[in-house]
Amino acid sequence: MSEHPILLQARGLEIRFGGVVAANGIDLDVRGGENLAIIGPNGAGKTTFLNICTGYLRPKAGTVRFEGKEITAHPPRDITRLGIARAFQIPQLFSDHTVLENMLLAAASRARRFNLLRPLEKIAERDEMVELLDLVGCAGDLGKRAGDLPEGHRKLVDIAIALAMKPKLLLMDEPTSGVATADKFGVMEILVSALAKARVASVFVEHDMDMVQRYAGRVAVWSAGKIQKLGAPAEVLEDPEVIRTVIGV
Ligand SMILES: Nc1ncnc2c1ncn2[C@@H]1O[C@H](COP(=O)(O)OP(=O)(O)OP(=O)(O)O)[C@@H](O)[C@H]1O
Repeated sequence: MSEHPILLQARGLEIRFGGVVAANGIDLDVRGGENLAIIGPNGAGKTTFLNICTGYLRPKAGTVRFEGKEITAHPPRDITRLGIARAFQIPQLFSDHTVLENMLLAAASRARRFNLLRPLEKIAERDEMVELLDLVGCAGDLGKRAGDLPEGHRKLVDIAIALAMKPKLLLMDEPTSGVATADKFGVMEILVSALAKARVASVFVEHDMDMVQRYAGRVAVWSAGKIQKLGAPAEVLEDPEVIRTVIGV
């Protein structure tokens, strides 16, 4: 892993909301090719970290760099264009449009092309978008209304949309939340394999420790706005303090 260059570098991040300290000196490097899980109790500041990295929140102190370039509090759309994509707990799909239309809208957005007189079906990136749907195992869904898909497929289409932005790093908030327990591992398996094929690193917030054990290369434990522990899943998930504060809750 160490041969991969550092993609994201956070240093000394601090933010508070009234009396709540949601980031209290966060330092973290994310390298190309890795899948890093963030775990920690509710309110520890996990989502806040993702929001700072994607420009949705301006930290009171500290910096975020991406491939060496400072991006702290830059407009989210600029950060996306540099190569950081985001997927949310609730997939951001246009439910009344087909899956393919959702993909084509993403392609049009990437190209900053919003000509309403131009039929979506004629957009040149159609083949590329179908390939991305194939990558996440959803090519069979392309003609279906996004709102009619089961949650697991909605999540995967949302990931395909994020990949349409050609990111180098994907930040995800609980990628399989809302997916039926029986389908969670299957969805994550497809997701992780799609990211590896597309050479995209990931940071994902996760509450399911089995998922962390299986899919994370490293785990960062958040606690009251700080990183309490960082390391390989086998080491971190066995730590008595982590078991007490995170897993035991
Ligand atoms: N925009 C905001 N305005 C005010 N308070 C906020 C804001 N964003 C986060 N907070 C507060 O900061 C703290 C950290 O929130 P955050 O959502 O980052 O925690 P989390 O670790 O992601 O929790 P969870 O696991 O429940 O999603 C919480 O107390 C939350 O209420």
